[in-house]
Amino acid sequence: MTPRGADSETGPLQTVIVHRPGPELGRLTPRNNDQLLFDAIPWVARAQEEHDAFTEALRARDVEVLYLVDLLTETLHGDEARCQIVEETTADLRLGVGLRAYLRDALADHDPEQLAGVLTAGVRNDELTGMSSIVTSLLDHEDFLVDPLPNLLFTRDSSVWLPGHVAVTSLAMPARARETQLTGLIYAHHPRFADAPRLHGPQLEHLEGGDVLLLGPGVIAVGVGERTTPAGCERFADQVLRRGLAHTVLAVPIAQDRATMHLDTILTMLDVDTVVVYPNAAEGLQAYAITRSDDDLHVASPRSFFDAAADALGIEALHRIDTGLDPVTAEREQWDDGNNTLAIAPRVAIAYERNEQTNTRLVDHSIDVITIPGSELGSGRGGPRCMSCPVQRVSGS
Ligand SMILES: NC(=[NH2+])NCCC[C@H](N)C(=O)O
Repeated sequence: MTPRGADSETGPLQTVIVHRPGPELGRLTPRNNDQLLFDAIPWVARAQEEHDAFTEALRARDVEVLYLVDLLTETLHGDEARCQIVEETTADLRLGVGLRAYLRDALADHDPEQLAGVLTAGVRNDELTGMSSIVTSLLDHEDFLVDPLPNLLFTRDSSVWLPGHVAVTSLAMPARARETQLTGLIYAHHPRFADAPRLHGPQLEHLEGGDVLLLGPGVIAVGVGERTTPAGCERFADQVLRRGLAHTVLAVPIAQDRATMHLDTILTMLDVDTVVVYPNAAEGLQAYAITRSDDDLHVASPRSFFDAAADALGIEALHRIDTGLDPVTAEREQWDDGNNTLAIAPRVAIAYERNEQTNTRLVDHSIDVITIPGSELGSGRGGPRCMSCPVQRVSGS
């Protein structure tokens, strides 16, 4: 049965897709970590333990946890899906004709588990056996022929579930572009999702899931900054408004910095009318309300995000709980994803334990905070919200 999707950030979470970090994290070196969007070289075994604590916390609250690699492997049992992903993976122009033909044949012979391993962990030039060419000779031995995907950990970004629909996103950074080949494949071919109507798409204007916040039924905020472009926001707004999946989309400009790469690094929802927010960014936060008028998009003048959100949601006020106690603590804890909480029900949220000041404030505001370790996971600059793609939430909260 097709999942019913989600229409809020806080409706009780029923099903979520995550990715337990694996060999792809072991590909990170001090020479490639910047390009692969990690700020340090994580200790893989400890990152896995931390991730297991995250999924335990979810299961303890009766959330169904689906692993992306399991879904991918199941998908790869189908011949059509396998052919499609082999074509897409080997289309990279770096390979050239001879190597492409060789890899295509080699990958087509892999069983689904092996192929899923290659698609996530990649292939280094010096791992290739049985073939050498001018391309393999001239490339460095540690160059990747198929790039590893360490950021698969952040399943939030490569797809977004809306009411009854799933949007496959279009990731802005080259290091992440292949992730949506995998999510697109799963949603197109896995029997569990095969009839879910799909929106957006990897070849379209950039849109990342970390920028998409389902503020409440009918109201979606979209951060526009380093990752989601103005055109990506426009396309997405047009799609969701036209299909009646929302009545208002709030376009929210955010600074194009690594610290604020997505809207969910600045704020996340804890309840139907409450957010945790980075105060240093909250003050000037603006929103352009986009609605549908006849067959066109109507864009209102920018105003305070909090006022625009409260109006669109039809509530008196969107309450704020600020990160940290002072500007420096707030800046440190925002950097460590103190704002990036995952609500699993209204006023129940998973957060990294290291953000002590912010978590204390949340508890003071009667939020049930479930803490998890994140010393290694956090080196990729993502928190509990980034590491989860809610597939189904109870509607209407
Ligand atoms: N939704 C999020 N905030 N995701 C965080 C993604 C972090 C990842 N290393 C990147 O740079 O893309």
